[in-house]
Parts: sequence; structure tokens; C-alpha cells
Amino acid sequence: MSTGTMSTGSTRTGTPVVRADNLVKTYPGGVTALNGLALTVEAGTVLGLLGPNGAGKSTTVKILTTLARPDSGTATVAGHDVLRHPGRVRRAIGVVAQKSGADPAATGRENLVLQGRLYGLRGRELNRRVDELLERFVLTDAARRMVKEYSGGMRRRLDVALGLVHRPEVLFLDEPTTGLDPEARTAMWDEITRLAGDEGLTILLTTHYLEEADRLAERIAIVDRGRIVVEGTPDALKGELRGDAVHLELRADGDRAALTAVLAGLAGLHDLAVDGRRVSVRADDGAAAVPVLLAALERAGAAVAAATVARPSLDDVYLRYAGRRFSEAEAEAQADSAGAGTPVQATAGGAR
Ligand SMILES: Nc1ncnc2c1ncn2[C@@H]1O[C@H](COP(=O)(O)OP(=O)(O)OP(=O)(O)O)[C@@H](O)[C@H]1O
Repeated sequence: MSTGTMSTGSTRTGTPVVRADNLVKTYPGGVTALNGLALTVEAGTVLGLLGPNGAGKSTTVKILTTLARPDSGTATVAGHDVLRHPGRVRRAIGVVAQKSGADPAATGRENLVLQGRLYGLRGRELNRRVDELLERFVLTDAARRMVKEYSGGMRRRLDVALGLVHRPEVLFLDEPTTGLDPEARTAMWDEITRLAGDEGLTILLTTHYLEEADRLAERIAIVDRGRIVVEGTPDALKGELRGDAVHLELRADGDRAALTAVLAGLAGLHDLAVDGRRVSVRADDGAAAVPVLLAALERAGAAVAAATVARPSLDDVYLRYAGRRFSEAEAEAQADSAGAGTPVQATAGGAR
């Protein structure tokens, strides 16, 4: 990890299999997608690149998988430079893009056979590999059906199988469970855990689901506005936050400035955020803080519908390092893309 990115958690000793330094990428129209992004993924581990829509996750994956060139910066994958030896990189990696690469008008089996041929597999070896993958991804019974008849979960499992045909060393999974129902999502999580555990694959996974990153990744790198703002193990990231998270739900939208002024004066509270009806704050002692907060809000004329006290979550980690809630960042990204061409603020959002 290059300087400038906060890191927390155990000291790392493994070999970096993916390494990116100071990646910068600006798209035509002036959108700065990456603004000095740096990351490493060690052999046999899962790194979760976590960030809201538009944070720069897909652009990072495109550069690391040789589908896009950075304006500046360097990256190596499996020991090969992505700009100087893209062919070597491509042979070492499997890619499961956000959009399925499978041909809907072909069967699952035909898709796998074609993919295997592209990587030079032939004859019995190819058939064996295809059968093995169909079985592992529970697609044997559906192997001779057209992909357009598959459910979302079956398609996604086929996508991962396609990415694995040539036994890659590194697997890139770009939002592997977006659009899946909860059951299919859990099944995919189990499969990813198995791939990383039993097969020692190195996996870089992008997601905008906090829960997914928490569940799957040994290390999480939080990306915001084209930079990694913090990285570490999920437990270390959460452990860095002192005290409890107190979340209050107001009966009506609060006046941000007025409520902030009232609550900022209370002792033992920090990281206050007012977002519409939601008020979040960290408290050294959450249970003791609730009555104090309720009384202060009542005095300010804000009625409270619900209050919860929780141990820190990754959402709290995001708030602390990106300076806003995940949901706010997503809404901002949507507004940005609606006003196409609006440059992403290049400097905001650093670690606090
Ligand atoms: N081809 C493109 N042309 C112009 N702008 C682009 C292009 N691709 C991405 N962007 C912009 O670059 C920024 C980063 O996009 P990117 O797709 O890398 O983010 P992301 O974190 O992967 O988000 P998502 O989860 O929505 O894919 C966004 O503001 C996006 O609108």
C-alpha cells in the first residue's frame, strides 16, 4: 500500500499478487474516476473494494484486467505489468464483469466449451473441465438449456464458472451479487468463500453492499471519489471506532444545522450525522446517551420515532473515513450521473 492510505489491522507479510499504485483516470467530459488509487491484494486472500456507485470500483477493475488504460500510475497482476504485458495478465486472471458475458442464445455447456477453447483447451481435457464446473456450480441439470431461460442466480453462477475455465490465479468479481435474490446471494457467498478457502485463489471483489464485504473479505479497502480512504480487516476497521453507534429516527425531517448545533454541545458524543430523519452519533456509553439525546431533541422540537444502540458497523466506518453515510454517497453519485459531465470533486473525502 503506498503512502497516503490509512491501514489498520494485522501486519501483512504475504506476497502481493495484485498491486496498484497511484492510478489516475479521467474520462472524456472531465469525470475523475480514479484520483491516485493504490491497493494490494495478497496471495490467497479476498480483498473487498467497497464503495458507493460511481466511487471508481469498476474503473479500477477495468485497468487491472487490461480493459482500460490509466492516465498515469502503475499496476501489476500476478507479477505482470498491466500496460507492458497485457496478454500475460489476461492468461493469469478470470474476470466476472458486472454485465454477464454469457451468450443467452447458447446453452450453459456451449458457453463453457467456447470459453475453454478460447483458452486453448481441447478434447477430453476440455470436457472434463466443463463437467467439473457444471457440477460445482449446480448447473449439470441445466447444462443443455439455453442461458436465456436461466434464473438470475443460475446466470451469475455460470458467469463465475466462465471466469474459472482456464484455472486462473486471480479472480476479479465486479459486484457478483447485484440483482440476486437473498437466497441466490447467500449461495454465491458460500461459493466465493469456498473458492478462496479450498482453492487458494486470490480474489478482488467489488461491492456496494456493506454486508457482503463484511462477510467475504479478509481485508476491505474503502473507495470514495477515486481513492482508497482506509483499508484493513473488517474487525480492525470496526474496532477502531470507539464506543457505540446510536441511531435515532425522527418523526419528520430535521433541520440539519439546528439539530447539529443542539447535539454538538452534549458531552461524550462524537461523529454526529444528521441525514433527513436519521440522526447518528457515536457515544462512549450508548445506553446512557439515549435519554440525554431524547431530552435534547425534545427541547429542540424534534420528535423521535425510534432509537437503537449498536456496536459499530461498516456503515459507521464509512461515515468516519469518507465523511458521509453510504446512502448519501450513493444519492450524490446518482445526482452526478444525472448531470452528466459534472466533474467529481477531486480533493474531498480524505481520511479524517
Ligand atoms: N466510460 C465512461 N465515460 C465517462 N464517465 C465514466 C465512464 N465510466 C465511468 N465513468 C464515471 O466515472 C466514475 C467512476 O465510475 P465507476 O464505474 O468506476 O464507479 P463504480 O464505483 O464502479 O460504480 P458502479 O458501482 O455504479 O459501477 C463515475 O462518476 C462514472 O459516472
